[in-house]
Amino acid sequence: MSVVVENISKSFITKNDTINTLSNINIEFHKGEFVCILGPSGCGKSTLLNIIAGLEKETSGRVICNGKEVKGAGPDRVVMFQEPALFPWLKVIDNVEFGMKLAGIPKDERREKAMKYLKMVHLTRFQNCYIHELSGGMRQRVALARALTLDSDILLMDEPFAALDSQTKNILQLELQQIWLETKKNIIFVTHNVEEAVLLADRVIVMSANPGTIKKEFHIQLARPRQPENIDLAYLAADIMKELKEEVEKVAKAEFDTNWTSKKDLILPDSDSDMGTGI
Ligand SMILES: Nc1ncnc2c1ncn2[C@@H]1O[C@H](COP(=O)(O)OP(=O)(O)OP(=O)(O)O)[C@@H](O)[C@H]1O
Repeated sequence: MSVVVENISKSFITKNDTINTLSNINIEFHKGEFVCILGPSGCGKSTLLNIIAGLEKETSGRVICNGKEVKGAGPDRVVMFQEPALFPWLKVIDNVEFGMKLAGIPKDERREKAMKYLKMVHLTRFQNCYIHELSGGMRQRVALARALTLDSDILLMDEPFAALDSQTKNILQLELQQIWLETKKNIIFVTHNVEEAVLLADRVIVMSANPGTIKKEFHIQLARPRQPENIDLAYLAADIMKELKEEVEKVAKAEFDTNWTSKKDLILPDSDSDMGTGI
């Protein structure tokens, strides 16, 4: 087992209020497992990921990573965010090598590894381009290649494809499945999107909000690589939607005017099952 989240609670103290964001979260993430964390907007998904990454301090509880308590960020946990944090003044290849350079890896070794992962994300042709010459999907693939070069067992991904159009998103979801099959990293992936979660995950953890707790877990044992049009995935997505709908409505009621009632297309958008962005 590689990551254990033990009784994590988190409150943010602001000028006017205390926000109880997470309450008694317990999860075990197993070595090589692909887990999606799904929940309505504001339920604390990113906060939980940031605590696992060591970027945010828990109020109580602890995270154990490969037997050691997490006290801060570490090379065993690489994080990828929605916006790829790339350097515009560096070429693609230099962006991919950047983390390895900081880690003091010799130039030849760096180049060899960077090329290996650029190949994995199908971008070798663009190695000498600058970031502004790439599309959003290509930029995210550069960020993924850079994350992979660091050889961490654990990859933490916070809605990495949320800003992309649906066709690009589908391509990257298929690429990520392939990369996961090749590398067998432990991926912890935060998303709003039910279809994305069932496509990618071995296990989907559904959270409820106010405060964030674990509501239910779904194990997905369908063969890979999975295709978005797979009918079994659609049935699973429908089951998970049912769990989420209640949570999304709860959050919406807390955030909207008192006369708000749910409409089908708000809670269950047809296009991409993106829970939460509509509220
Ligand atoms: N630094 C902070 N200070 C105060 N409150 C915060 C801070 N970070 C997060 N919160 C609050 O904690 C709650 C959970 O936020 P978080 O971003 O973790 O949720 P989320 O489920 O990832 O949301 P989304 O899906 O919309 O990104 C929100 O109410 C948010 O306002």
